[in-house]
Amino acid sequence: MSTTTTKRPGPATGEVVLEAHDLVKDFRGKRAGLRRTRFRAVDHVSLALRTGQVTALVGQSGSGKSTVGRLLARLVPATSGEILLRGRPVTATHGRRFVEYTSTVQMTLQDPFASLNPVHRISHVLERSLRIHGHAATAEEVEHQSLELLRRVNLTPPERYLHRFPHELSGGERQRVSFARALAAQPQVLLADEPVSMLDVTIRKEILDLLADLRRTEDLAVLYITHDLGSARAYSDDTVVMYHGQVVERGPSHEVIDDPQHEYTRRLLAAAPNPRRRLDAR
Ligand SMILES: Nc1ncnc2c1ncn2[C@@H]1O[C@H](COP(=O)(O)OP(=O)(O)OP(=O)(O)O)[C@@H](O)[C@H]1O
Repeated sequence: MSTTTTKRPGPATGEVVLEAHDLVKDFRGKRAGLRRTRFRAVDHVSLALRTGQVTALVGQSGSGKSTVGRLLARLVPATSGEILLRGRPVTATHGRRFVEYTSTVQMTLQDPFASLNPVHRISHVLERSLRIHGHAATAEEVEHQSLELLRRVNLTPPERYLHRFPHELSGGERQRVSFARALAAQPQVLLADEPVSMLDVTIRKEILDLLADLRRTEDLAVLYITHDLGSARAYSDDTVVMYHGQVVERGPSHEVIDDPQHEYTRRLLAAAPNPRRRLDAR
């Protein structure tokens, strides 16, 4: 078996790879009297992710963004609605088809420290992903591909990072390891849930630049979940705005953010910190 990484042929750039139709997610709330209340976190949300494109999912805290991400990653079951992968309904909840789906659709989380097991070295994190998704079998392949993955996320020289523990890395480096772990699955879709919100502002741009590079070099369809409209404008092709579980506005990012049509998007923009505002006032 060759030790070079061969990427599965994916859909052409711009082609829809993952779609959500009318997704609904209800959570059970507190018990009120004898009955449990229901809380609708995601309310008939539809969206399409295209190869080589970044779609930003924006909205205030609690609007349902992460739940949409978790539904698409199949980490939680939908109450109703449908997910289509390359046009085919996704139904498997376990077994080979489910593993195939999780190889194709990977998610990274806001807090890479919480998502990386502190007792395992980075080598173990990458090896596990490579083996689960069947992209390396021998120890030699695992090492070769792990080093290559670290290079792809600009953790260089990779030998310096491979045998470290998560606590020996900075927040930005940990987020890069999360991306490397996701790439080990050779995904076609990356669901990036607030990838920079826990990072120092100086590191945010580096990580978002990396995400933009990966979208190009790996031809990924990216869902960029954020409450930061400025970075959505700079780093995404399309923006979908959520409010109270519903999509209230969507379109090319420059249109949605420069000329918002919905009152909620306008309010969201007005609430965002704008460093130029103070300069202009001088
Ligand atoms: N497992 C759960 N059980 C009950 N309620 C939940 C669960 N997960 C999320 N919720 C609720 O669903 C709503 C949407 O949560 P979600 O995390 O999707 O919002 P969000 O827009 O991603 O917010 P943030 O930007 O703060 O992460 C919130 O009111 C949240 O409390």
